[in-house]
Amino acid sequence: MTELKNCPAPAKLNLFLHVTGRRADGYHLLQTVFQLIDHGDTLHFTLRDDATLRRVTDLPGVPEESDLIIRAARLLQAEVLRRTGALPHGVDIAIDKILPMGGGVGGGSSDAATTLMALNRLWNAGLSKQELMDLGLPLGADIPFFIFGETAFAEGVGEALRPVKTPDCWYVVIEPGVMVPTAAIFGSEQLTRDTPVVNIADFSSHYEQSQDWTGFGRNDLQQVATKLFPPVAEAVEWLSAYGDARMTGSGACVFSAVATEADADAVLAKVPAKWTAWKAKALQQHPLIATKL
Ligand SMILES: C[C@](O)(CO)[C@H](O)COP(=O)(O)OP(=O)(O)OC[C@H]1O[C@@H](n2ccc(N)nc2=O)[C@H](O)[C@@H]1O
Ligand SMILES: Nc1ncnc2c1ncn2[C@@H]1O[C@H](COP(=O)(O)OP(=O)(O)OP(=O)(O)O)[C@@H](O)[C@H]1O
Repeated sequence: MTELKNCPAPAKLNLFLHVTGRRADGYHLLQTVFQLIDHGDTLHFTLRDDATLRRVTDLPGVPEESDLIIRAARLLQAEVLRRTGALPHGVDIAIDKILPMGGGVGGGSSDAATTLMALNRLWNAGLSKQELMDLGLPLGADIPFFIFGETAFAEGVGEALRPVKTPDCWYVVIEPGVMVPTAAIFGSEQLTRDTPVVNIADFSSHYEQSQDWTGFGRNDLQQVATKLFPPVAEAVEWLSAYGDARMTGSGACVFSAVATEADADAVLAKVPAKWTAWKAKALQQHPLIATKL
């Protein structure tokens, strides 16, 4: 095999996100549900004759050297060298980028996770899923989840994962047009860090019992993000007219659950032209799993 084309890197939504504490190293303890959705970037990998790792698509605002795709590829390349004593083939990596950066939908993390999974296969590197998750964690807190590959209840800094069943619904997602820096939200003095710990059963029974699409819990980062970034507040307010609207991750994207694709289309038709908005279906599994990567 010399190439892997059309590898999906799906987005995630945080159905709720509670900050329950802070570790000594400054990272925050979270409880969240990562919902996979069928909207994302697409990556293409082609082996080269030399050992160079190249991103062959320009991504405005993200120099090649700092791209999580290249950084993930380098990490795996070094691991292969350590294990086998030989450098694997270089790779040209192309990306069809549709996910907003700093959007809270995990675009960069998902690109990196897809890169680790695809190159593990292309290079016949033989790392286990857990080894790939451990390799990815230092690059981004959400990377282990995308490699885990199932909609999940997460704890710790997002790396302690358990599969969880979530509603088989659709989502309307609004991009408020601002980039929210994750570190600024977590660093805010106004952030509450003492939400009581919940059980996975509390989450599951909420959806078994609820008749509407009201979400479980809340996003603790939302209050800080909406104060710092008024366009996020505006999007939450607008979408609230159509359901329980909330922010995903550290923002900026705002979403609301609806029952059917037709319901999603009806809301999308009314979204003010100043915002980009899209629909997505809830997924239980990462689409790469179906291709046995
Ligand atoms: C909040 C979430 O969006 C939930 O999905 C993610 O956990 C954030 O993941 P991410 O964007 O990949 O963020 P990272 O690159 O890992 O971290 C960016 C910065 O956010 C802060 N950070 C992040 C995750 C975490 N559990 N506690 C933190 O305090 C740290 O200051 C860190 O330096
Ligand atoms: N391949 C990439 N795609 C997107 N962003 C990248 C990539 N590589 C590096 N980055 C950098 O990472 C930052 C965060 O990007 P990302 O799209 O993961 O944010 P996010 O959706 O807010 O993620 P999260 O939900 O994990 O906070 C971007 O601002 C960008 O500078």
